[in-house]
Amino acid sequence: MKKVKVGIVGGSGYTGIELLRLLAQHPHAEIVTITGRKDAGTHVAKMFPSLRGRVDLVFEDPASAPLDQCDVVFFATPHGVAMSMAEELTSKGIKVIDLAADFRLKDKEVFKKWYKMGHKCPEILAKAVYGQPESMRDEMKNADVLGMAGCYPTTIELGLMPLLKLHKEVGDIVNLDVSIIADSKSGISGAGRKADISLNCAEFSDNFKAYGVAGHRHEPEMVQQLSLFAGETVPLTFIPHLLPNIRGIFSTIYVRLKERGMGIDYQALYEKAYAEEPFVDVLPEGSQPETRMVRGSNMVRIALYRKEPDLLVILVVEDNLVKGSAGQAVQAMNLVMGLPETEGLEQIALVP
Ligand SMILES: NC(=O)C1=CN([C@@H]2O[C@H](COP(=O)(O)OP(=O)(O)OC[C@H]3O[C@@H](n4cnc5c(N)ncnc54)[C@H](OP(=O)(O)O)[C@@H]3O)[C@@H](O)[C@H]2O)C=CC1
Ligand SMILES: CC(=O)N[C@@H](CCC(=O)OP(=O)(O)O)C(=O)O
Repeated sequence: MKKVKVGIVGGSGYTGIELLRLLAQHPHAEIVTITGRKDAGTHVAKMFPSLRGRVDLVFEDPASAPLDQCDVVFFATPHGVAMSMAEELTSKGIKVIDLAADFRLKDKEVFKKWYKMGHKCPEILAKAVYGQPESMRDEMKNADVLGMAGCYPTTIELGLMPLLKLHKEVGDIVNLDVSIIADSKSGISGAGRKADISLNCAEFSDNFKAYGVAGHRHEPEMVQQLSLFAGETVPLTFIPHLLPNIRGIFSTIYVRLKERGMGIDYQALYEKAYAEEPFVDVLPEGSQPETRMVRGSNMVRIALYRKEPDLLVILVVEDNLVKGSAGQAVQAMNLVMGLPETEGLEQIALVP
């Protein structure tokens, strides 16, 4: 089978190098170019010795990198980069997969409010598909531009999808007069590979804190997607926290049920909804997920609890650098290129 020619813009950051780690093990991917402006000219394996013997590439400058020779270009860059290059790439038939937020929010005014920049290609945004393969599989298959869901949103959207779809289908399941509460915690790699005092070991280790309490940029994409699942606006209170870990996200989601929703067997609902999904594991009743159950793997693991008759608690874990970003993006590449969705993504989580 012909290999998919891949380019990675922003390859010297955490999600970029994670893309490279996964794609280097992918049987049908050929990495044409990887960019890093500050590190242009440096051998990738010199900077990341874990790739020695597996990757023979040098970081290139995106301005001169042969992106036009690719079938797919991933953007593992800050917000605002993919939208400035998407038009040129898609006009040449190249698929764009953005790990940042340029193609997540359908309303460009909402994008401007949260990201403090105007949208550069609203026509492409209108056609781009946002989400995860599990939530938008059919739409993604034929898309030219994919806006991958954020790391926190993937846990919360997959954690709530079966419930909210049932709510839309039969009505009166979830009490949406009160907010759904998502209490989330992330490891430090979620903040990227950059020099910043708050990311120093002495600052983040042996510590635990909330941040973005007044408002976090992931809220609007979650409300957009959850409302699509539910068929009505979903009120959400999302509070992110910083764990003194490197990888991993743990989201605990609290949902108040309506009387009709109290009689449902949610364990059975979720097991059925995700039975065919290779990367979503509904744990047996009574399980307590841990971040190390997913570290280094493309899995999301979910557990469900009924704490009170009208309170459903959903616990979700993922590795932010795999299912929360690079792994999910490779899964989406497999989908758009007609490859088996699991190719290159069958790594088992690291223990311990
Ligand atoms: N870390 C995570 O867990 C997750 C991250 N994301 C998103 O993915 C994107 C990448 O994140 P992450 O890997 O953590 O970020 P990093 O800060 O670790 O890396 C950013 C990369 O982008 C490059 N870059 C920066 N500015 C530009 C530019 N203007 N043009 C081209 N390249 C540029 C950087 O190298 P150089 O400047 O030298 O070119 C570097 O390679 C971000 O949008 C982030 O929000 C999404 C989900 C999870
Ligand atoms: C721990 C930490 O700082 N996490 C990042 C979120 C991860 C991320 O990169 O966000 P996107 O998915 O929107 O790109 C943050 O809260 O800003």
